[in-house]
Amino acid sequence: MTIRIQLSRLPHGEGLPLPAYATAHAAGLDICAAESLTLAPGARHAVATGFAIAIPPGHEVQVRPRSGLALKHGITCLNTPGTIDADYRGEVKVILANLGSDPFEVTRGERIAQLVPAVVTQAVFDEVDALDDTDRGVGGFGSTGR
Ligand SMILES: O=c1ccn([C@H]2C[C@H](O)[C@@H](COP(=O)(O)OP(=O)(O)OP(=O)(O)O)O2)c(=O)[nH]1
Ligand SMILES: [Mg+2]
Repeated sequence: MTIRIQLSRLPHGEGLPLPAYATAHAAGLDICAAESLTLAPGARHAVATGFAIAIPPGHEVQVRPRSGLALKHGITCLNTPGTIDADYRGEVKVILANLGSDPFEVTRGERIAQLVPAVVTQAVFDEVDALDDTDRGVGGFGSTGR
């Protein structure tokens, strides 16, 4: 399934690659940093991407980490999966966090995360006096064993 998403480049995004799939059937479009910075161990930063998007209603875009950065450097998206709402028109930012033990250099133009578009189901909550019974009941958080 393919959807079309309008993208508006911001002045500081000039010259950067657009979000792009690295391979034919990739799930995520890689996105690049629009700024350079050093992330100290334990630090976080909302990294600019240099673009804003208009997602079709009924969809969202998830911002996910890249596994290579996570495995090799301890770099992740702190709020993963980040949520870009369909009605958001601000700059897409990537909240990178350095969970590694060394400072990490983010270089403008480097691929720092990936965007995964998804269909959204909205819900309306109906308050009731009691919920129906199930085998699980209130058990959770490991109640079925390890
Ligand atoms: O990784 C992210 C997560 C969010 N956003 C932008 C788009 C999203 O639509 C908006 C709000 O995100 P979210 O709902 O996760 O944050 P919030 O703390 O609830 O802020 P708000 O009160 O603005 O909804 O921030 C990003 O650019 N990158
Ligand atoms: Mg919100």
